[in-house]
Amino acid sequence: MEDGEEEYGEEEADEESPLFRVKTLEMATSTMPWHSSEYSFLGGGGDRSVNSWSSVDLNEPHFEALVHHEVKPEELEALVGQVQPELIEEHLVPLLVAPVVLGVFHLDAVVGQVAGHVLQVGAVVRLRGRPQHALPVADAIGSWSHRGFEPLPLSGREEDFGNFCINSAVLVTDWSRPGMSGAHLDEWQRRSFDISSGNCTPEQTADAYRAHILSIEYAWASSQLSQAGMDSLLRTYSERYAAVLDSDDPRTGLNNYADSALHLARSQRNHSDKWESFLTMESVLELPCVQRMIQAGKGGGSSLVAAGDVNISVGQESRGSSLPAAFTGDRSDTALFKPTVPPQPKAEVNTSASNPNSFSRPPARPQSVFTHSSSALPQGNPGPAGGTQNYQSSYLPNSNPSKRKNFYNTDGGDGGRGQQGGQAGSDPRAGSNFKTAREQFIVEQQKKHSNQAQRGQASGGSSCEEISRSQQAAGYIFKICEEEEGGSNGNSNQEPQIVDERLKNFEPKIIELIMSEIMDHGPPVVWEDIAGLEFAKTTIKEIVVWPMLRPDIFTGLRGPPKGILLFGPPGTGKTLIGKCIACQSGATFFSISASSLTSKWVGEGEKMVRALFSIARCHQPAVIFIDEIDSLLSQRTDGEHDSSRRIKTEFLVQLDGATTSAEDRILVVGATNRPQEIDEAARRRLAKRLYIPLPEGTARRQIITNLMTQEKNQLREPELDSVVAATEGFSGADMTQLCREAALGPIRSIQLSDIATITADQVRPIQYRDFQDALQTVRPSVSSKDLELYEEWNKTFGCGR
Ligand SMILES: Nc1ncnc2c1ncn2[C@@H]1O[C@H](COP(=O)(O)OP(=O)(O)OP(=O)(O)O)[C@@H](O)[C@H]1O
Repeated sequence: MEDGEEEYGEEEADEESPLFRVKTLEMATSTMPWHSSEYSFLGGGGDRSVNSWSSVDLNEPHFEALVHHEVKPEELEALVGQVQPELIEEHLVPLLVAPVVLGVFHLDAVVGQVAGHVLQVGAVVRLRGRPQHALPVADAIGSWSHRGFEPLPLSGREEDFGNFCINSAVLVTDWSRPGMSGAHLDEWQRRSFDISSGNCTPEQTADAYRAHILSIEYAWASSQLSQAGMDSLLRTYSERYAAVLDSDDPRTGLNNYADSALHLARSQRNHSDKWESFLTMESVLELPCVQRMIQAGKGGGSSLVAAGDVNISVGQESRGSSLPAAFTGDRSDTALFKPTVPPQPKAEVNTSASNPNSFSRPPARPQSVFTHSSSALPQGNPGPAGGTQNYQSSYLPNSNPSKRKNFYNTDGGDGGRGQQGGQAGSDPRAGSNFKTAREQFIVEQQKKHSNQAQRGQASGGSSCEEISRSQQAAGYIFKICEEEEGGSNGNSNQEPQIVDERLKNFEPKIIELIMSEIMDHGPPVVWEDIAGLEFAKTTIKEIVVWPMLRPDIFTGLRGPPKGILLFGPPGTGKTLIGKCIACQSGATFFSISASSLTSKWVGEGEKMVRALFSIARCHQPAVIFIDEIDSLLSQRTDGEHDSSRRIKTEFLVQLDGATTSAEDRILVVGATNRPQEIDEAARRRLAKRLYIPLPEGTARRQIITNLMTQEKNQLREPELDSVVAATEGFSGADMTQLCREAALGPIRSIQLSDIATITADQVRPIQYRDFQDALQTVRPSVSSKDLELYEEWNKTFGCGR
């Protein structure tokens, strides 16, 4: 550093050098009658020394004025008039296009159209130890924004300036003069120029911002930009980019979230449109129960069938009807669908207690449909037998918005709930395990913040008040409460709206999509489910799970990494580990395959990524598991498809957001079978890289034992030993496949003629010979050559032993 400074300090201005010419130009503009003002970066002292090669006094009024001050259009015109075009053309351009990131970064901030001229204003700066660069004084001209200039915010950039000696000259380039062609512009400048010209479509603007973000990433990865500088610039450009994406104004914004993603959902709905019910108007009218209702109606009776009874009556009566069994409501095997008690408040919910397959609930809480049932369990940490999510999913919100509204307000045991209980039976989805993502989302929020509501409930407050108190405390406002309170005014068709500052820019549908497809609702996984991998498990417990459970003591240096990478051969338990981390740390688990971002949600990938991280932020602590992360973060190539580059950039931006924010408790777990393809910048962010190798003998034995305990088997210890020995080189998934294959052995030995009549008890146990047969067909899926690659990469970049 010092060397560089000295070198430049001693440099003489050479008449032929660009610097000299810049200086000349600066002198030419120095007579501008601008007001002077303070420019905080240029106060001198500290790092910001003035190099001796410059003959320009930074305290001269013209410089300071350019830096900060209101410039009237006529003054600018005068400035433009004074700039000598030959100087601009011949001397300034080569300097300005110096391919240096910092110089380039800020150019967009100073290109703007003023009084018919496209101007670019910058200061020449000298980076210590590096060649000189053009750094436009973007902040300085913040006050020009109303003239069409885009200023950069001042905050957060001091660090960058601290690394520079800001010196010498102010450059003013009039790009609109003849001869100033695009040939002089590098890519960054051209984009900046386009954006600020005001001629771009929102799509082009968004693309340009994305490209800027990518360049920033590049610059940082190649150490041309400090971490602080990158943070600041990324923040700036992400915000601008987001503003374009989110703006409703068709002239300036896209606001096309999830268009194509939702196309998928729409197509699915179309499938169901084609479904035809066996119930025709005629056949319904023939039903005895309907006939009775018609008769009753004709008889002038005011009460036909109580709303809550409709389902029961129709279902029961129709058993004897001529309709096919599948449509007669005869669902003796699905007790959840069929109220077994007369319609009373919560009849349906209580019914589920009689279903051996559903979880029983404490009788003292008959009203706890969602919030309280889940909050009664340890939040987010269901444990081996927990099944919190399954538990919830046995009790369902109503799909109809108005009923759903009722459902969500069903919380305090009041009369309103009784209504819901009666109505649930009439909803075709009631009792099924289906929940829309938004419903799930609301449930999750209620779950997370239900303690307060419970307290309120105990004191006998109204359900709606309690919900709103707890949810507002969490930053959520459920408009449904308002609706219910003013419910008499109708408007019952309105969807419940979730207002959260962090999600307000996302379409509810994209949130729904993420909640339903990416948020994982599978069964919990415990460490014992994962055979072997002791080192990885211990490390993860130590650096991730405990800190997530006890953020209060794992602070500062002990803080958890925000990104970890699990790499190794396929089928070795990486996904299992990701799930286990989430379960054991009480975190919400989001699981997405990177390749689906590029294939499934074509064109929407980066929006999905943004929404995913935002939702994760609302569900903290959260674990975002990204399978096949290599396809997202592979080395960047020139021929790379634009959309995948955009997704990658967005992901890195989000990852940085998650990693730089101390409050965020979001862990990104990447999994890959091709670690060598992950690029350097991404690798650096996934700070802890753990090798997940093939299972050793003991682990293979454990996998077999675990799986066999669920089946009838006669496998003796020595036989088990020989199976373990014969499966050297098998992955965990291969072992599972082997056991599946062996489990089919007893079935295959049944005579074809007996297959229809044999009872489960009569099927013989799995034996050693079944494994021997299975070993003939199931082969290891990982080659020894691949293994060498993993070991090699582990030695170079892995954090294991
Ligand atoms: N260590 C293990 N212990 C128990 N089961 C395992 C283990 N490893 C793999 N399995 C079995 O293999 C299946 C696949 O594992 P998992 O999806 O976690 O592998 P992965 O490493 O993520 O694979 P991929 O890289 O192909 O995504 C699991 O569902 C489980 O049945």
